[in-house]
Amino acid sequence: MRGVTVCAACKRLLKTNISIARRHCRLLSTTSNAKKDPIDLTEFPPEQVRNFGIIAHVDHGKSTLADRLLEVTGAISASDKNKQVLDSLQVERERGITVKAQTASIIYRHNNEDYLLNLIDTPGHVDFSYEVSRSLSACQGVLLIVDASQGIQAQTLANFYLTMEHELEVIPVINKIDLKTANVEKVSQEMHKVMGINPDDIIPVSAKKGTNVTSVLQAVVERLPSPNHIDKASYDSSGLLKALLFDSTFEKYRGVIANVLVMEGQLRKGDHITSAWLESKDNKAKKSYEVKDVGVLRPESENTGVLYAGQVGYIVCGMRSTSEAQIGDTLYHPKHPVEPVPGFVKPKPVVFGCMFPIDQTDYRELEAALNRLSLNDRSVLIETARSQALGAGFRIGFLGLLHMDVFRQRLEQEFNASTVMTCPTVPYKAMLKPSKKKSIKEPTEIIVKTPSELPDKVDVLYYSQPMIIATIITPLQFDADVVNLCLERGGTTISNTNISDTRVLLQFRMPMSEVIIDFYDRLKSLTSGYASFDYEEDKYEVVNLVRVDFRLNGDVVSELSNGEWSDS
Ligand SMILES: Nc1nc2c(ncn2[C@@H]2O[C@H](COP(=O)(O)OP(=O)(O)OP(=O)(O)O)[C@@H](O)[C@H]2O)c(=O)[nH]1
Repeated sequence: MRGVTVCAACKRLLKTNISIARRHCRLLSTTSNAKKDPIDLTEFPPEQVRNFGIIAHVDHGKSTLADRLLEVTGAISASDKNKQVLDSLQVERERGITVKAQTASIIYRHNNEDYLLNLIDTPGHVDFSYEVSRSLSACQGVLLIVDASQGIQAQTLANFYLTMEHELEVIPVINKIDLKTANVEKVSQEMHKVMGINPDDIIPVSAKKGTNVTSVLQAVVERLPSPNHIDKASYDSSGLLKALLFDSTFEKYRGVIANVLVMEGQLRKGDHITSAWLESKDNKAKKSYEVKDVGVLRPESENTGVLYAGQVGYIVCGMRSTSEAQIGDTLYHPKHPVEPVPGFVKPKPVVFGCMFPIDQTDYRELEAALNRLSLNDRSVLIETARSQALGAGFRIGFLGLLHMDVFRQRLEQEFNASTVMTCPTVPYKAMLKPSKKKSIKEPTEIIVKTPSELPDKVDVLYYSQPMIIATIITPLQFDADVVNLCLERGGTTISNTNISDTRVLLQFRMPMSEVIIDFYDRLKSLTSGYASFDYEEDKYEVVNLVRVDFRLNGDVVSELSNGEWSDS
């Protein structure tokens, strides 16, 4: 109890009943910003645990609310320095956005009982929705946050659909009620109309001022199910170990730090573990790892030596590469295999770019940096590539343009790697004609990701291009301009629905190639920044002419599938 404020009664109690004194004075310590008491995880059986995510559209206040929840429960002190503490990457601080989901365990006392709450702060931008989806697999519920003056936005809806997919309990929260432009009543009505949320369930808060933050914590305990109330596993600590690896980060000296949810059994320091994926890969090798460190994130890592069923924490076990730490993998004791949990579907890249080292002698260094960074960002797809002008490099698939930009910035900032990046392109498909000369017996489809992969035009039956379903929410006065923009870019209307008397939700089917370059900028400038945009992939569609952009002597030019070139 060093460093913790202890009341006189508890000083006496400490001699006889340490546990009660600890519980009482943990509460005192939370309000006095004192050093945190070490956590005793035996006090938290599954019914005393709540695992939840915080989801919202960009900038609606997830990280600020996470700060307040951490403060109120004493995980961090209330200080101006403690702003968006879970956004720890340099790129996140510079851009003011979350790109990587972060976990924090907090203890909250409710009706004289302590609860272990594991919160996961998630990114809001569509390019990082894989982070959200993966994190939600470790949760039983979410706080769905909507800005009190902006109302529902495109990613609010996308995130809400994710909660339905994962069958999660939702606590709706309207944030920023301190703003002069806040209109809680109107936003509640929108949430009711579009998502079927009962306005009585909504908690109005100001994360900035701390208003109603304790109501949020109470709702987490009272309204969200504990892990063992969900039918996906038994969450019995006396069962065989079964843990879900749902995320990872990489540190130079510790190697992979894996974020895990223990679904059954216990995970202890010194345990030997293996995984369903490792076993399936090479049945004979039976590779196993010794758990060297295990604990919880509060939000900094705290070694507890053990995690019990229902709890979320981290382990370090000497894994060093992406091929070892597979996201979505099931961990267990080698002598006691268990039925694996269904893995995650790998995200499909929608934008490709080629990356080359500025100096070819740095190729191996760049390769190592890419391997390490992909342990922190599991959504990229990396293949080797070669260019006549730039030499050996890599073709990388991203989940969007912002993702591509952030990934390159992280390579520079975290790994000191300077690179040349080509223009982003989308993956086209080409159906090749049967050809005796080329030993192609029947029409064969190939994927074209870069100009160098464009087949000879005489060999191609047809090309097809990736399409998306775009969802746009905009103020009514910009409706016509937005519709025109989408039509200009080859879109066809799917729906046009008023979500209130001032805002409209539009859906279009559009070619992805028309969206990746400057569509979002145009949309923002046409609507004075008020429109929000989200998209999901749709089926490919046959197209007459394929245009692949690339750089030639510093200029952006396009190679067309009919063999012509043009300035873009
Ligand atoms: N007035 C007011 N501003 C708030 C409140 N909550 C957050 N903000 C501000 O809104 C901006 C965005 O807040 P964040 O917490 O970074 O939002 P976020 O949802 O985590 O953002 P992303 O991670 O980029 O999606 C910041 O400037 C905050 O200071 C609030 O209750 N009232």
